[in-house]
Amino acid sequence: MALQSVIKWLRGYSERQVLILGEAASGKTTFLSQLILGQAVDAFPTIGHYLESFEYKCHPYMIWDTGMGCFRYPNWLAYVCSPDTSVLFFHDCTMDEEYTQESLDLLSIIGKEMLKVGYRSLWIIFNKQDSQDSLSAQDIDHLRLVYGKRLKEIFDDSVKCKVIDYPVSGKTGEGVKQVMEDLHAFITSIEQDHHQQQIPKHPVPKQSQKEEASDDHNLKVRIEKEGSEDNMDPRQFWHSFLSADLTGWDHRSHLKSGFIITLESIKEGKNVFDMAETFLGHIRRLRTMKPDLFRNTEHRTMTIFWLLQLQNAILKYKLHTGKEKFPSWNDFQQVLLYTPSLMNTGLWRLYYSKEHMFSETARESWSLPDLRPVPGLSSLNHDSLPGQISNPDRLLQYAFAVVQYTLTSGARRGQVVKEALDSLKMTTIRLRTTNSSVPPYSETQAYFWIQVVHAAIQSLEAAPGSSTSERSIVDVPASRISSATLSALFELNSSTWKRYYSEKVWNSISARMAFVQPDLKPVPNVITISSQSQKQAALFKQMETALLQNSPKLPTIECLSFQAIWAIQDVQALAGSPMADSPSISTHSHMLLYLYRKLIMGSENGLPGKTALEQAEKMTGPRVDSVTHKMFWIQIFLTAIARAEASRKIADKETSMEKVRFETFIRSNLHLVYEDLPSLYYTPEIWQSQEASEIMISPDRRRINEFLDKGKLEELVFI
Ligand SMILES: Nc1nc2c(ncn2[C@@H]2O[C@H](COP(=O)(O)OP(=O)(O)OP(=O)(O)O)[C@@H](O)[C@H]2O)c(=O)[nH]1
Ligand SMILES: [Mg+2]
Repeated sequence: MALQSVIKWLRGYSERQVLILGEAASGKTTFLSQLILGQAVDAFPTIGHYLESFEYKCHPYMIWDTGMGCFRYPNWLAYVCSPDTSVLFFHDCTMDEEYTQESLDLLSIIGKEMLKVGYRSLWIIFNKQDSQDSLSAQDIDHLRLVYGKRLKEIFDDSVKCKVIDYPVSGKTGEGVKQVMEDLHAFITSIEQDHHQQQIPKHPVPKQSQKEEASDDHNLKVRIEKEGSEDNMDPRQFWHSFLSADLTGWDHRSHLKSGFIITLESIKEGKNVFDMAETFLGHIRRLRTMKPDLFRNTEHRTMTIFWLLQLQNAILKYKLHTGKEKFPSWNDFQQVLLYTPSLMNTGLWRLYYSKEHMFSETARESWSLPDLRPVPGLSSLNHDSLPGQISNPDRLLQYAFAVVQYTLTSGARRGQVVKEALDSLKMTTIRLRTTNSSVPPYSETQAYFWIQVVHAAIQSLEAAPGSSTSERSIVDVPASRISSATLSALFELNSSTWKRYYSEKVWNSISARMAFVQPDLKPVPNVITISSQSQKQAALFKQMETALLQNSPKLPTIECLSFQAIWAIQDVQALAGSPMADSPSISTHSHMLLYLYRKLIMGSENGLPGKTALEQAEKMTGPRVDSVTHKMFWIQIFLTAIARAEASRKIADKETSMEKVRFETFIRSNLHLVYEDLPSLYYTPEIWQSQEASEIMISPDRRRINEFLDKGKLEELVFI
C-alpha cells in the first residue's frame, strides 16, 4: 500500500520502532515517562499519538505513545506499525472483569490490522501492580492464561507474541527497565538473524555516482541541442502559449511554461499549490482550445512535483551564481543547465512508484512520494521559538502587523491604531520587568512606524495584474505582502526615522509620553519607489521568502499580543451565540473558543477527560477537516493546558481548581492566536498533502509535545 511506504520514509528507517497500545488510562504514558525520564510524570490523557525518541544501549529507538482518537481513522495503524515494529500492549490490573473483556476486544481489533500491516513482536504487559487496588497474583496468573489464549486465536505465533510474566508498574518503575532490556535483547537477536537475508521489498531505484554523472552529461547535451534549436524568444513563447498556437508541446515547453508561471507567481506571493492551480487552469484552457495538440490530462501531484523541481532548480541557480537579482524569463536555459535532471522526463520515478503516481488520489490531490522524500522536504529544525526581543526591526514589524490588520479586517483604522498603541505599551512594560534590554515604550516612535508603513502600503501600485508579459515589480496585494518585501521596496530599516527626526527629539522623554511631530521633515502620505534597484531588491526578497521558507518564525510577542486583542474580542462576540458550542468551525477564534469550552470548561481536576476530548474531536469545517490539522490544534491546546497545569502545581499544590478565563488562558499562551502556527511544525508539502488529511502525520519541523524532554519539565513558559 502506497500510504504505508510514504509513511516509512517520513519516519526514517534507522531507528527501532516501538508502539505502545492499550485501553485508555492503562498507564502507557506513565510507563513511557518512567522509561525515558526515570520518573512517573503526571500525564493527561493522550490524544492522537506522539513520537518520542530515546536511546538505549547506544541504539536509537522511536517510541509511539498512543491515545484516544487514533483508532477511529482508517489506515491509522499503518502509520504507526510496520513489519519492524515491536508492540507493547498494556492491561490495567486495577480494573474489573468488564474492562478485561473490553481490553481483549481491543486486542482483537488491533490484531486484525496488525496482521495486515505486519509487526515484529507483541507483548502483553500487566501494569499498575503496585496499586492496592491491583488484582491478586493468582488473578493475574489467570488473566495471563486468558490473554495467552486470545493471542493464540488471533496470531498463533508463540515467538513473536507473548505475555510478560513479571510484575510491572509504570508508577514505581518496577519491571520497566526489565521490559526494555528484554525488548532490546529480542530485537538485537532478530536483527542479527535477519541481517544477511534481508532483501528490501520495494527497492528504491538507486544510481551510482558514475551513472548519475553520465546521465547528467547526456541530459546537458540534450538541453544544449534543444536550446540551440529553440530560437523563440520567451515573450513570444508565452504569447503563443496563451493563444494556444505553439507548434509542439514537449517536455521542454512544459518546463518553460512552468518556469514562467513560477517566476510570475512568486512576484504575486503565491505558493507552489497556487502555482499548480494556475498551471492546471492553463492546461484545461489549452485542451479546450486545441484538443489535438494539448492532450495531457490534469494531474495534480505530477504538476506539483515538477513545480517543486523547478523551484529547487531556481534556488540552485541563485545559490550557484550568487546573483542578487531576480531571474528573468531569459534565464530558463541557464537554469536548466544548472539542473540537467529537469530534462529527465522520468525523474518522478525516483520518488514515486508507478502505482502510487497513477492512483486516482494522486491525480486529484497532492500526494506525498512513497519512495523517498522530494528534496527540500522534511528537515527537522531545532531553532528556538521566541526570543526576538533584541530585534532592531521590532517596531517596524509591529507597525506592519497593525497596518495589515486594518486592511484585512475592515476594522476602523483609528480604533485599531489606538488599541495597537495601548497594547504595545502594556506589552513593553511587561517585557521590561524581566528583560531590561527592551527599549522603553515611546508613543512617538510607535506611531511614526505605523504612519510610515501605512504610507508605504498606500503607495503600492494598484496591482497591474498583467498576465501576458514579464513583470519587473512585485505584484502582491497589499494585504498579503511580506514585511521583508515591503521594507526592501521602500527602503525601510531601523534607521529610516533619521530622515524625519533628530536624535534629540526621537529619544526625548516627552516623545515617549505623547506623539511629537517630526522636526526634520514631515512624514509623507505616499512614498514613491524611485529606483530600479529598490524594485529589484524587493523582487529578490520576495523570491527568498518564497523559496527559502525553511525556518518560519513566531511573530514577536508584541505582534501576538496585538492579535490576541482581536481574538478575544471575536470570542466575546461569539460567546453568547449558539455558534459558540457548534462544532462546525467558522474562524480561528471560533476554534479557540470551542476548544476552550470543551477542553478547559469541560474538564475535571484541571485535565480534560475522555468526553471532553471526544467533543473536541467533533470539530468540522474547512480548517479542521484534515485529520492532521484537527489533531494538531487539539494537541497544541492540550500541551498548553498541561503546561498551565504543571506550573500551577509547581507554584502551589493546593491552589483551587478554579477554571482559567478564556482571556487569561490566551494571554498566557499567545502562540495559540497565530493562525500560521502549523508552519513552524510542518513543511507545507506535508501539511497540505492528501496523506495528512487522512491520518495524523507527525510534524517534520519540530515536535509538538516536548514535555517528556529532560530538563523541559520545569521550563514551562512557552513565551
Ligand atoms: N497505581 C498506578 N497508577 C498508575 C500507573 N501507571 C499509570 N497510573 C495512573 O493511571 C492513570 C492513567 O495513566 P496514563 O499514563 O495517563 O495512562 P494512558 O494509558 O497513557 O492513558 P491514555 O493516554 O488516556 O490512553 C494516571 O492517573 C496514572 O497516574 C501505575 O503503574 N500504578
Ligand atoms: Mg497516555
